[in-house]
Amino acid sequence: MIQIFVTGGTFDKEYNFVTGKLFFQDSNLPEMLDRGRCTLDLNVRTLMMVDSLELTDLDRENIVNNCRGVATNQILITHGTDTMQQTAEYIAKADIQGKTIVLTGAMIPYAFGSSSDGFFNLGSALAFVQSLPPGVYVAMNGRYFSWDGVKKNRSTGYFEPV
Ligand SMILES: NC(=O)C[C@H](N)C(=O)O
Repeated sequence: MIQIFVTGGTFDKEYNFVTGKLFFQDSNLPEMLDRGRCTLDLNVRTLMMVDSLELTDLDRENIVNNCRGVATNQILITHGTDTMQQTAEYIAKADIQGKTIVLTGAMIPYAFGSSSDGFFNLGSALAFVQSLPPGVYVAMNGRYFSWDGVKKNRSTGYFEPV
């Protein structure tokens, strides 16, 4: 079984066309999995719906506790891109043994339709979580990176090896 933990980020933001503002509602994960005709044995649980710039270490501890507590050894976390590397590092330093933990997200909300990278990133992260050995990884732009070998390039918006 694959456990998916939802934490928010642009991936799951909605657009209010009256105010022009982005906001959170329910996660798009169930609809995305359905649209992708996904037949994996999955459990989806929303831990929080926040922009990752607002995540605190208390939130990160909550994510760690959930990763530790769940019985499965394949965990996918949807997360904002701005502090994805920091959360990956926080989880890695918690030293959870024997689990493959993959964080992914999007630069453009899934709610924006075909311009969004969310659907693509989710699909590749699902493949990575089933095939990578235990460890903590970031999956973005069709690639995977070890938690300590990645940074978000803030000028281009792409994730790069360091
Ligand atoms: N693309 C994103 O997800 C950026 C957003 N500020 C976040 O980190 O939640």
